Amino acid sequence: MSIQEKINQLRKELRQHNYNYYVLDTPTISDYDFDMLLKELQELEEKHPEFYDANSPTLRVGGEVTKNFNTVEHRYRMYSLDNSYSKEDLLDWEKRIHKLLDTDDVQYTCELKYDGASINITYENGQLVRAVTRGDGFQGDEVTTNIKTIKSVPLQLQGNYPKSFDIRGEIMLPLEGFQKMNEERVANGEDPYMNPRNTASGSLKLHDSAETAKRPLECYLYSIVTNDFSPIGGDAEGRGGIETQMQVLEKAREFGFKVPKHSRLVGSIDEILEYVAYWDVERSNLPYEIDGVVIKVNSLAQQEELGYTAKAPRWAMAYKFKAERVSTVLESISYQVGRTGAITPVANLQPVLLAGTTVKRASLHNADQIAKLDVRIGDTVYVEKGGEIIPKIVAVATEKREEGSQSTQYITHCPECNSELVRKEGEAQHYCVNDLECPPQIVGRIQHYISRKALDIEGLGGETVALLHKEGLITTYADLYDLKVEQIVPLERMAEKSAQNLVDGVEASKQVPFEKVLFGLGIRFVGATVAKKLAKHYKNIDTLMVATQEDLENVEEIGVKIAESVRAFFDEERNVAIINKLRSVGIQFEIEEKELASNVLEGKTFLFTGKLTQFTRDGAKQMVEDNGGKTISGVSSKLNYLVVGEKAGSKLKKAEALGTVIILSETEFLSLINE
Ligand SMILES: NC(=O)c1ccc[n+]([C@@H]2O[C@H](COP(=O)([O-])OP(=O)(O)OC[C@H]3O[C@@H](n4cnc5c(N)ncnc54)[C@H](O)[C@@H]3O)[C@@H](O)[C@H]2O)c1
Ligand SMILES: [Zn+2]
Repeated sequence: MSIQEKINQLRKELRQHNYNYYVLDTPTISDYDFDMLLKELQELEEKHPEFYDANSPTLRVGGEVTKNFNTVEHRYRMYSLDNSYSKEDLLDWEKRIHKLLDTDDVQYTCELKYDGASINITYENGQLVRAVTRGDGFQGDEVTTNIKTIKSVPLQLQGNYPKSFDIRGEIMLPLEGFQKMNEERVANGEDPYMNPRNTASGSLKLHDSAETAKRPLECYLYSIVTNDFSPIGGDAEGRGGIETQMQVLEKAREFGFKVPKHSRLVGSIDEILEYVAYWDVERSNLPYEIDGVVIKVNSLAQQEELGYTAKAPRWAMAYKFKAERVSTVLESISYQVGRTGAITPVANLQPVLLAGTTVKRASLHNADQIAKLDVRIGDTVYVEKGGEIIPKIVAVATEKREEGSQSTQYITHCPECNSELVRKEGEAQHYCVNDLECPPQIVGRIQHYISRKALDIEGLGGETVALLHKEGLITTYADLYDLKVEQIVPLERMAEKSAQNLVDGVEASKQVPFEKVLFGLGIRFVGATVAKKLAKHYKNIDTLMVATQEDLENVEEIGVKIAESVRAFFDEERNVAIINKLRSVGIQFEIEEKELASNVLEGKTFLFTGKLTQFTRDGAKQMVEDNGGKTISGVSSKLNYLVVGEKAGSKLKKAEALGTVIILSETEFLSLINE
């Protein structure tokens, strides 16, 4: 291949990865591998300037605008950051800066490099007017309504802010929220999201802001751009007394923005490396993901002097942590059976240290994943840890494979009960359908029933459930209510007191509200949120049990898949028998009216305008109050939400002009209170 062909091929490959990463939010290679490809291209282009192309991925910000939102031109261009992975890279950078500035007197800020999606937010007279994604750096997607749903983004500023400025930050999905979202998805029988960064980025591009509002997003700010920093009413010109990046961060905090307090002012490359080394370890204790640190020249005057290259500021540098990837040997594959009968293949690895913990197992997801990786027992595999709870195998070192190795044959029969596995059209997972006799399914259903979000039975844990089942004391969760202290005491690791606690815990579960009971029944695809929706809609189990497929599908957010699954569950006679038994012992099978109220709207003000079609004005007012909110009579800076029906007029115009009011459709309002 000629040099030119090589360059073209790299450009093409990198463009495809940019597209996968920024537009589809599903990268197919690791960031480190991407950066190495980019570096290879950069070096070739430097050596061969005759193949210069202004559109090369080395000279352009990687993102794009989409056709789904308003395209807005940035007032101030948005750049990427140059990358470094070593002390040498940093020393080179410092040398360049000293030369350009003609001085060695340079201080730096070190900041965390938040791993999310960049955003530019414009404020005029203290009010949020617009939020735009980075896009290609010149123009981006306008996602104002989505950004307004993020609680930590102020709609109205405090303090002495400049009249007009842009502030930049990163939209993040903290790990706890990410894991909760994934637990819910898995409980509902959906595939988990890949990692927090892509999920955060995807959340910004949702068309339904009520959906975005449900995601626990955060926004961390790191820079302000304006040509006039002087506060409103102040008389200082130009920078308004703000001379450094450190002061910018401090000011942003004063105006009401969320600016993490981990930044440091340093004077040398060694101090930078200390900061990097510290956070390379300490990052595992942060509630969100970072992928490196960002080093910036602290003086704004010096920044101005240094300026920008085609793609990045000369005054800043990212130092990226090495991808947390290690290689080890795949010793065996085991197959776990979940409570729904879903089979999950798990890789058993030669123990290896990764990101501070010893890893022995990794997820293999399903048969397709195994086939795609062509992973075989005895292979050397690469393991990575992202935002997921358990690490995953990302690649196989096929060059190290021994001759004569056999490709992996997926199991055909259940490892627990030996019945033949089934894989339905369009589903990724294999299932054991012998749910009546397959022990992990029986135990799994009871474990689900007693779990915290379901019946939350104190004094009873997962292992005890397995033991009670093994001893023949329980086969369904309804059997829990027959347990007697004297039956439990003789069991392993049980005593009078623990047995009594168990029976008391079971007794107390009779007070648990209907929606949690419904979740506890373990109907496939009915997670905690769906259970809540169904409970609110049908009010009691009897109406729900006779609801037709069609009727179920008409409930908001209930799709065909869920409706089918609910219908199938109640069509099963033994499930009806279990429910009747639960009913006879006094389990809650209807909602208490006062449970309807929540405080999700606490501190929020509402106004309804236009012709309402889904509820009456009085009904709407009642719903707001029942959920802790207030209705007010006019559009003003005090108004948080305007709910618009058909043919909305002047109030809508006024609210849009204000720019601080979140505008909701009737449906969006309903999903806000049903959250
Ligand atoms: N895996 C893939 O297929 C793939 C594809 C494209 C890009 N990528 C990754 O993305 C990188 C390029 O993306 P990029 O151009 O957004 O660069 P970048 O993410 O490396 O750095 C620039 C961005 O960092 C963010 N940032 C976070 N904290 C910051 C702080 N404290 N101060 C300033 N900025 C901060 C900003 O949003 C800024 O836009 C690549 O180096 C690669 O790692 C991966
Ligand atoms: Zn089985």
